[in-house]
Amino acid sequence: MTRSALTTPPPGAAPPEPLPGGPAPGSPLGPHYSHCFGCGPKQPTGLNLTASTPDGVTVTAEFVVGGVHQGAPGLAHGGVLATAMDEVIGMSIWLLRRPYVTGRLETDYLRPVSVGTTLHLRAWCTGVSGRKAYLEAEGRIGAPDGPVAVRAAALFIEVGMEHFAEHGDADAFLAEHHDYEVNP
Ligand SMILES: CCCCCCCCCCCCCC(=O)SCCNC(=O)CCNC(=O)[C@H](O)C(C)(C)COP(=O)(O)OP(=O)(O)OC[C@H]1O[C@@H](n2cnc3c(N)ncnc32)[C@H](O)[C@@H]1OP(=O)(O)O
Repeated sequence: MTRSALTTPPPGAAPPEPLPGGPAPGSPLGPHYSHCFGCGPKQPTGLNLTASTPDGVTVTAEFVVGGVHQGAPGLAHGGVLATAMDEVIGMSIWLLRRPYVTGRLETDYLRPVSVGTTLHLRAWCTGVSGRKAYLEAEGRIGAPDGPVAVRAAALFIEVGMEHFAEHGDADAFLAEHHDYEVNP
């Protein structure tokens, strides 16, 4: 991955350990929000990603590339693939146990992805420093150890609940996540 300095953790920013109270290894990670374009089950035009964590620090998901995701005929649109990367990385908020938003997303496209492909996605955090979380992801064709088609590196920024209350609809999120701890 040709990540930039902006998505490279500074010296001393260690990857997080599984946090107390976080999802146990093997757990599914539910959607952020039922209408989320990336993971919402009530979003018929979305990617409908369902994620899990094999180990409490990594996120995995599968993305089946359909006809609605085309750019060139028969091939996935690069922006859709970037969205899938953003979403699987964004699922890490359940592991970090704090609200984050994408500040920067860098994407490398290594292979074309044909319609009908199942892309096996994986994301992990490379370091946390203050409000900044540094994360990476990859998408592999056909199997968890298949050829890498897409790589991404991201800088996520921790925000308070007021970010969503002021700019969006925090109540809609809290209505679906009654047990969400604002300050775990
Ligand atoms: C209620 C709901 C709860 C949970 C729901 C979870 C849903 C999750 C869904 C996930 C869905 C999938 C994901 C999605 O779709 S998330 C949706 C897409 N992302 C956004 O909408 C984010 C829009 N941006 C912002 O709101 C603000 O810019 C943020 C909050 C990010 C920072 O503005 P804020 O005023 O707060 O802080 P700051 O400006 O002092 O910056 C702080 C530090 O960060 C550094 N920096 C910032 N940006 C960049 C950058 N681009 N490159 C490099 N560095 C950057 C900055 O230099 C500074 O560093 P330093 O000077 O301290 O060293």
